[in-house]
Amino acid sequence: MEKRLRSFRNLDTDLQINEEKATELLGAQAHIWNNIFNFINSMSLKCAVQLGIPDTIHKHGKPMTLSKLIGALPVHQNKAPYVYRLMRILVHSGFFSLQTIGESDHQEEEGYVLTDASKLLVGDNPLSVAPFLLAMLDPVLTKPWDFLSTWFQNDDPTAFDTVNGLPFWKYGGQEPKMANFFNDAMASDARLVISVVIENCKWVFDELESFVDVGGGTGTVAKAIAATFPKMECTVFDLPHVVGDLQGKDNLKFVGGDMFQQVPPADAILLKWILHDWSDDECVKILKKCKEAITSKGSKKGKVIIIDIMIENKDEDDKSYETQLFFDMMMMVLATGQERNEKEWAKLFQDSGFSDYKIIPILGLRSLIEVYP
Ligand SMILES: C[S@@+](CC[C@H](N)C(=O)[O-])C[C@H]1O[C@@H](n2cnc3c(N)ncnc32)[C@H](O)[C@@H]1O
Ligand SMILES: O=c1cc(-c2ccc(O)cc2)oc2c(O)c(O)ccc12
Repeated sequence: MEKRLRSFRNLDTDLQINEEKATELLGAQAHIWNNIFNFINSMSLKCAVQLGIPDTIHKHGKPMTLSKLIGALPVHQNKAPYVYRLMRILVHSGFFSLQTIGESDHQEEEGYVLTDASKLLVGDNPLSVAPFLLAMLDPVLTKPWDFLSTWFQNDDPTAFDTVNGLPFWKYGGQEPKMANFFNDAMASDARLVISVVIENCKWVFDELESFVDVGGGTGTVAKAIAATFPKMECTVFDLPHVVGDLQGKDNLKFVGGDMFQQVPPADAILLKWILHDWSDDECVKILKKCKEAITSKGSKKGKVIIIDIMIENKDEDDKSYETQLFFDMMMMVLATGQERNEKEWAKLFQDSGFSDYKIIPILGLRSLIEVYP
């Protein structure tokens, strides 16, 4: 005890905290606090979506006062006073804003309105990101984060494996609830992405007679392509437990299989949010199977279309770079993958025997990359 006291005393005599040092120390402490509690932004947003706040304000159709919002939410009467504080942090993080409505009892009255971000969290919005948010913040996908340091000290492929004792896809094959919310999450993103692609670079799919969406999930992208190009033979290729119960129609069909074994032949193969799930070696295996598939018919117009993050250089907008790093960490925790910069992508294409590629930066944090045999 005496030794510990001495060491504390030593610490004491060393602590000449002048004003400059205090500012430095308190600033560093604030930085640590901000990073400790950043999860509160995610969980506050999840709470708002679960309570239906974006939908409620959207349905109100005009700026919604706090009292009207409280009255419309499934909130226990004793919790009504807390809604203001939840809305306050969500206004701060840019999900709602306050608009002056007018005067009431000689007081300026304000109402909550949606921002561009929360408009994408309204359930009725066909481009809603809410399913993706609820999936990514489900305990099944957040619990592995608590085991990241444990994973660094063991030989498990991912922290997800450390927690569950089996890989993500096998878990999804055994837990339909998780598989369903994950597939819904992917479908919600697919609706947004394919809307942008068809609107802004429909030419990517011109002159193709056949197309396979490898790892295409429940077919959201392929359905949109099949409808836009009714003469094109469209195939969704995914694991049997994902596509097993799905019925194709007209120029769309579903095929179950393993992309590491074989990929159905076609003029073009789409890999949306696939390669970032996998290690370099696994990516080369997938890309080689895709190269076989697009050249097997002797077609000269064969190509692989990749939709994935291309990590920008650090000088780019810092928030975008941070979000790309969030995805990279997620791929470390849940999958065996990673996000890649252009140099890393180019090496994958070279190692898989492709001759050239073209980057089409039309998807914000992600790019569309055409790769040629
Ligand atoms: C991250 S999701 C992307 C889904 C879809 N491409 C999208 O972007 O919405 C990855 C997909 O790959 C599928 N997948 C995983 N392993 C596979 C394999 N060995 N063969 C075929 N598909 C696989 C999963 O079932 C899942 O649908
Ligand atoms: O939440 C996920 C999980 C994956 C995932 C997990 C395990 C694997 O072996 C492969 C993929 O992939 C995701 C993904 O690609 C994405 O864009 C969002 C979420 C997830």
